[in-house]
Amino acid sequence: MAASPPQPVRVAAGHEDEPARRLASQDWFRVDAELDRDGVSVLPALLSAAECSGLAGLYDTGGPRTFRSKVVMARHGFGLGEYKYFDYPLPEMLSRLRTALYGHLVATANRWDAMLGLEPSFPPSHAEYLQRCHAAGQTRATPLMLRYAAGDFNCLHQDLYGAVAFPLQAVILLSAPEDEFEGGELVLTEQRPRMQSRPQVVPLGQGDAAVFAVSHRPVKGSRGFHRVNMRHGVSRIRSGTRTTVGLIFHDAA
Ligand SMILES: O=C(O)CCC(=O)C(=O)O
Ligand SMILES: [Fe+2]
Repeated sequence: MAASPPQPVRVAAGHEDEPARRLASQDWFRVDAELDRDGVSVLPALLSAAECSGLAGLYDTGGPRTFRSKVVMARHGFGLGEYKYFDYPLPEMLSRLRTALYGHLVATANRWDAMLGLEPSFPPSHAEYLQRCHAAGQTRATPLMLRYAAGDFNCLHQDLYGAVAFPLQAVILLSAPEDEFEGGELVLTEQRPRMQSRPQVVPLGQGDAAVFAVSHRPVKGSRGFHRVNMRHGVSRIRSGTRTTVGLIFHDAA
């Protein structure tokens, strides 16, 4: 069969900006406080069920102009399941969400650097931040779509793609838990110096996003703030199919 031509993303055509508007109406006071306390926060109902299924459909229908590569996780020891990296230009809705989300998270990124005794240096706009990635030779798109079937899982990891790294990332659950899959929970671990690691399970509904630390975050101890290492992964999918979109703000080398 001939490969079908790349299709435009039919997610509520003309409403690509709706998710960015929903972002603006999140409780950012709560989100910022939870990020400081736990290194993770949930943004409820960022995408509608129709937007979720529209986007998830891209996994099968998107051609080489949508995705730049596919990774079969077992081949790299990353777990079981697969994912595809989007190529630039990103689907309009994801591009707008990524840009808008950066704008909401940059204050936390700069605050975290200040807590760790670093000079806060993240620019206010994502466009400027991408220029910084490009100057460091990081030019490839990192947003991705992940697809897990029953039995699949994602080993604990950190999404670093070069020296330039934004400290927060987001994952959006496109599938409906219980209806479309069981199991498959987003899990975070926090590796505290000279202590046992702390696990967190992040409950997500369809269309919810989790924002969390990419690799480390500041934690207040008895002698000021120190850096704790964070990793994320996904527990085994017990039944059904689970699809997510990952939004990472740095480009890849
Ligand atoms: O599927 C998930 O919930 C996690 C995906 C992930 O590792 C990522 O977006 O970086
Ligand atoms: Fe990841």
